[in-house]
Amino acid sequence: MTRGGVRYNGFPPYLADTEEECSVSLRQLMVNEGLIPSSEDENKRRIVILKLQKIVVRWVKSIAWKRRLPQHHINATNATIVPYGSYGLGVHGSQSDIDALCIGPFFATIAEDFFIDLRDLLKSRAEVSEIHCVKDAKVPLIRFKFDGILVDLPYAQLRLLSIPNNVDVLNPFFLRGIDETSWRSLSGVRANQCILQIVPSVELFQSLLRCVKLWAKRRGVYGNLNGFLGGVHMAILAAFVCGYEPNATLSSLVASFFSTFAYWQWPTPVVLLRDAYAAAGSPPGLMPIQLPCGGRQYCNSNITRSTFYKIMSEFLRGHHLMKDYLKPSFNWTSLFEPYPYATTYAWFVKIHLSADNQEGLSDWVGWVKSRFRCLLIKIEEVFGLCDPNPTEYVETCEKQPNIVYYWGLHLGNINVSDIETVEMDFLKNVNNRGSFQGTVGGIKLSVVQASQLPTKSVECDRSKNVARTCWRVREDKQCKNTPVYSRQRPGYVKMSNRDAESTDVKC
Ligand SMILES: Nc1ncnc2c1ncn2[C@@H]1O[C@H](COP(=O)(O)OP(=O)(O)OP(=O)(O)O)[C@@H](O)[C@H]1O
Ligand SMILES: [Mg+2]
Ligand SMILES: [Mg+2]
Repeated sequence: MTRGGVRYNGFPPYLADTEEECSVSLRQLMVNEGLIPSSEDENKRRIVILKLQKIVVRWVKSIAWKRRLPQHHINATNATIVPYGSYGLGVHGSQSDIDALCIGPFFATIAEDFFIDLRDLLKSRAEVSEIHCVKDAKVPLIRFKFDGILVDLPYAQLRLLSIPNNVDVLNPFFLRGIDETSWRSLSGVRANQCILQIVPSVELFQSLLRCVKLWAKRRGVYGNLNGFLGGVHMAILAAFVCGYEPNATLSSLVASFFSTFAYWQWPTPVVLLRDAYAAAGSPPGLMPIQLPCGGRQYCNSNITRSTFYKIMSEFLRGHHLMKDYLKPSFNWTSLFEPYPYATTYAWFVKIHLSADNQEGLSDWVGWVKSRFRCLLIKIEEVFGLCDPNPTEYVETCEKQPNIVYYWGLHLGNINVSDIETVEMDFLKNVNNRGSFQGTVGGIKLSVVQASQLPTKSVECDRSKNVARTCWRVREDKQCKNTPVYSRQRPGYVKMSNRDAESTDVKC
């Protein structure tokens, strides 16, 4: 498309061709990286949503019957399922969870009807496994696997008898008189809808978001619980850039993403909807990002001094690489190169979590991870800046199910025994706070050298239970380099199953 010899995207013709070639090669990389889900995967997800929709309608009618509502009310009542998160934005990968909000009528309560009756109904289904109620999060939810796909199901209750299947959650009529938890649970859906309305091209926004999420995962700056950026933060940052470049190409948007945030004057908040923002006290955190859903809500963030530093360094790195993106020598793979932990840091804090069985481990790790911000702050006090690599490892030579993390320390000279104070403080924090319902597992902290890191693909993907064989490299001398069979899938890092929890962790 040209206009007066100049491409509509504002590049002169000779550069516009390069620009387009560059975008094409980036799209090819996205395909090669498996970022675009297959049609089977899409179909499977659609079926999950349809089945959940049927389940919640059945559930809500049974509650209406239990409450002895008149028959015509039982007939008329309805609940609905609204997908949001990365699936709702159309940027999910094959490993992503499905975030789906259940919206129910005035008589179906969260405490009893949702967390007891709906949970029991879900549990009775053959497709459902690993079901847990996460009641103490800011956005309480039921988490389970449906046909092997992880589902996060929060609940919002509207003051209506029947929730239309296509309920407009931006319409104030539906939101009047709702409780605080329902309001918070709805904010993710509303944020998604605002984003999709704001961006000039949904397709370009989706492609940009897929790219920057891949970048963030590769460079170790993805994951809210580890103090980095979560899916929602990335979505708002990507939408912000798209809003300012209505005629851009994909590669120029990636370049803008990095140039914008490499020099962003934090803590100036990133705000998508200008009107919604009015100075009402200072925005929270080191990198405030406002949720585009009204009410001046901000994304929950666990960013600390350390993770702020790492995210900013990575924005700058991305910006420096992208300065050359129109040069023939430019190659996208350098932008997505995995972060070289082993050669960057000399010392690592090793966090070893264990439990008696896999299910107990999943609960235990989720609980401990919700306290990671406190651990990170303690480590910063004792050892200075730290890089909490979100990669999960497994020590296969141990009998007990376990998950291990290695967090890089910036200082070259450290007192190894200082880790004991950190461990003591963290244990107090983990044991004393909140209401962990599961069985308490083990936590061991130690300091190790880079040479003691696992060397190959021994990362753990807890989202998959697919039994596949792979090499694992054991750490201790006895089993060094002994190949063993494992149930874990090798490959690139899958973030925590718990990342969606909007638990506000205060230290
Ligand atoms: N820290 C947070 N602050 C505010 N809302 C959040 C936060 N974390 C999650 N949410 C809400 O929950 C939704 C789902 O979160 P989730 O962690 O599953 O991320 P996602 O965007 O779906 O990415 P992923 O593909 O990694 O699952 C987000 O889109 C957002 O609406
Ligand atoms: Mg998600
Ligand atoms: Mg989620």
